[in-house]
Order: sequence, then C-alpha cells, then structure tokens
Amino acid sequence: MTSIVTLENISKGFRDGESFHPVLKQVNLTLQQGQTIALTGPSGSGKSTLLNIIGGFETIDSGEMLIRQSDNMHSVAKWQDKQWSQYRRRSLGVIFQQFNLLTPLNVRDNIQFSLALNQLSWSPWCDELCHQLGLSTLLDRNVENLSGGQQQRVAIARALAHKPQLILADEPTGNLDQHAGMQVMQLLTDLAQQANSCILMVTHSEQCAEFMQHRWHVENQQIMVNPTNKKLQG
Ligand SMILES: Nc1ncnc2c1ncn2[C@@H]1O[C@H](COP(=O)(O)OP(=O)(O)OP(=O)(O)O)[C@@H](O)[C@H]1O
Repeated sequence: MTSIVTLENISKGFRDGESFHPVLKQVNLTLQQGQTIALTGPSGSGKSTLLNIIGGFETIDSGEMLIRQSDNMHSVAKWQDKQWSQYRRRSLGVIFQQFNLLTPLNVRDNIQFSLALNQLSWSPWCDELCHQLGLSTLLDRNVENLSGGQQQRVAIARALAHKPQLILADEPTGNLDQHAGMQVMQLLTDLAQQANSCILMVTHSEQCAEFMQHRWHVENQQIMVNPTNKKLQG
C-alpha cells in the first residue's frame, strides 16, 4: 500500500475570546492510495475540520502532516502558499455540498477550467468520465440550467478530470434525493477506483457510508478506525 497523507500526533482547536475549544487531540492516521473512507461523527465533532486540515485550508496547532508529492512523503510544516496551491491543483479533487461550479460557463468549460489549472487538456479519460456520468449530451449546456443531480455529476467530473490522488468530499449527496444520491455514490466510487484515487468523504448517511471500504468515526477529539456497530449520529 502507498501512503499519500500521514498525520502524526496532530492537534487542532479554536480560540473563542478567552476560551479554547479543542477539536482534534493527538490524532494519528494514514490515507492510502485508492482507499475509500467514510468520515462520520456527531455534529460539531471535527469532521470538516479534519477535511480542511488535509486539504490545507486549515493549519494545525501541533503535530506533523506529511503528503506524497513526486513519489516521496514531504512534511508540510514549511510549505508556502505556492506549494499548497500546487498540491491542491495537482493532487486534490474537492466535492462539496455546494457544487461551486462556475455558473456563467457550460459543462465542458467547467471541466476544462480545472484541467487548465494544471496545464492539462481534454483527454480520453474526460470523455469516459462524461460518458459514465451521463454528461456527454450536456457538455454545451450552461451549468446554471442543470438539475441538482446533473450539477453534482459535473462537480464529480471536474474533481476527477486530472485523476487526483485524493478526493475530499463533504456530504456530496446532501442536496439530492435518495435515488439520485445513491446513483451519484455509485458513480463516484466506480470512477475513483478507475483513477486509483483515495476518497475521504464526510457523511451523515448510513447508506452513503456503506459505499466506502472503511469508516473513521470522529468523537471526543479522537478518530476511531473502522468502529464496530457504530451507527451514525448528528
Ligand atoms: N473557523 C472556526 N472558528 C471557530 N470555531 C470553529 C471553526 N471551524 C470549526 N469550528 C468549531 O470546531 C468544531 C468542529 O467543527 P466542524 O465543522 O469540524 O464539525 P463537523 O463534525 O464537521 O460538524 P457538522 O457535522 O455539523 O458539519 C465546532 O465546535 C465548530 O464550532
């Protein structure tokens, strides 16, 4: 197995005036290439915080984070903005509940914009993605005029177009009805497998969690790996 992100004894909390609220305390974990993980836990337990740390959107208070870049693990302790943005562009695909699509643009341009950030152009993989996601006939449509499920599929195509080593997803089916949500989960997991991408997905849905190989449960500032009989809360 190839590690792509390692957290060693990381802690994170937030200051609120005089008080300090710990969120994650001395957490250790490793994300492996191609692994799929559902991140569950009560509301406010720190799931999004963990995603934000791994995406470099939030700093850690202590501990160390290592990220695979060019076949080696690198400590991010001294990374500047340039290294973070390179990592986000090349190695990350992000799918959030709010699709964050570029609304004046059509489907093709939304996907192409993300490729262009990496000096990549449209490839047969992009055709395959669009085919499997049912977007081939929608490429010229303005994303504003698409349904919620269609927009979510564009967000998935955009996140996977450059075959990132890691996909961070926060409630990716939160805006969809159950049927559309399950379809999107199936496509997301199939396509991530084809791209050998790891998925770390926050979810409150038991059914969505079941699409992932592993479950990590955040509670009491700790992360339990593959807890048994852990029903979702929050
Ligand atoms: N930027 C911030 N400033 C202050 N406190 C924050 C900030 N971000 C998160 N928190 C606090 O950290 C805790 C964890 O928040 P987080 O959003 O990670 O939880 P969550 O598990 O994703 O919750 P939910 O399931 O409700 O989305 C909460 O108490 C939240 O209020």
